[in-house]
Amino acid sequence: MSALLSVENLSVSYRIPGGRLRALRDVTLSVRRGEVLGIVGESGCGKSTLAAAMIGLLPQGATVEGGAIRLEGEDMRHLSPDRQRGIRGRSVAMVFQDPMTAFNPVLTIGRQVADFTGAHGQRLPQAEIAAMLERVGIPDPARCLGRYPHELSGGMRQRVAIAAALLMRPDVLIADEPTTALDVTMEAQIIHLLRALRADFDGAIVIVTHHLGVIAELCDRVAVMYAGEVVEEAAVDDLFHDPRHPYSRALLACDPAVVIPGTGHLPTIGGRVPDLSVLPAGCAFAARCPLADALCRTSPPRVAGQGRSVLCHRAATQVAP
Ligand SMILES: Nc1ncnc2c1ncn2[C@@H]1O[C@H](COP(=O)(O)OP(=O)(O)OP(=O)(O)O)[C@@H](O)[C@H]1O
Repeated sequence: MSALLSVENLSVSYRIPGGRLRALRDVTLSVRRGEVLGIVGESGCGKSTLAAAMIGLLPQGATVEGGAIRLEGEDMRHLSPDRQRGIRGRSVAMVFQDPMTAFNPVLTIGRQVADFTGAHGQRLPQAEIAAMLERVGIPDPARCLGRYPHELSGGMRQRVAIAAALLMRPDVLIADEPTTALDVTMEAQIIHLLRALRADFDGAIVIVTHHLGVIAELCDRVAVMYAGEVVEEAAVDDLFHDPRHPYSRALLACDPAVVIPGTGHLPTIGGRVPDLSVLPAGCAFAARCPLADALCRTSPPRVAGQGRSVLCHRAATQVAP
């Protein structure tokens, strides 16, 4: 099946005082109908910039330096602003990390959901809105519609945000850190909800997270990002059982489920993500990589591998760390 949403060789930079910060470099990935793609990586590696680019909502100061973002083959960057607005929310809908920031505190939930769907050309009957709230697990939808955002828990607000997105019947649902602002119990409930929804949502879902547990629970495929690049893309099972990029291995080794035997301490990845405004000449991970050699430090790697892609000089040699 062909890609529903794809990003091809996408490069995005931000203007910063004295230069530019290269937030995305040559990113290529795609998601098909019925598929859930996870995007994972440490803070600052470009996940949110990628999600924003996918829905055409890059912040001021961001420039697309090259590449394409295609919805069913059509490059969204070449569409008129009107058509782009039509696609946002309707064909591609987004759920944000903290739904409180997405809601207006002085309007009721019902008014806001109606305004949101109305803004995208759909005047939906209250009954349909209430039915969707019920479907996402809101116990008394009619009462919820009359409440203000601060009267709901974080988990309930996130359910409303998911319902509002789904009411648009989008082809692609992008969820940017949908559980990060929630406590552990609510996080588990939202993961459970997204799992249930994927069974009867026939579009594609993209989930951005720094949490490997969310990837394991929800996704079919995963793109691991580091310093603005996709360093590995693989089926979720393949990544968890046989990570090939040294950064993917390091991320898995830092999973809270993994504790250094005998110490009770969590392993961490030594060093830090490079400054994206002054990138090193070679591989961006070389300074932290246990396998790096002279080639890694001087020459940028190219994508290698069939069926799964790995951006690493050493991937072909498969040397374990
Ligand atoms: N508006 C902006 N102006 C300048 N730099 C920005 C802007 N937004 C993000 N950046 C920078 O771009 C890089 C990528 O940030 P981005 O938020 O996309 O990463 P992320 O992986 O989503 O991180 P997080 O999980 O912390 O949100 C970072 O170095 C960040 O500081």
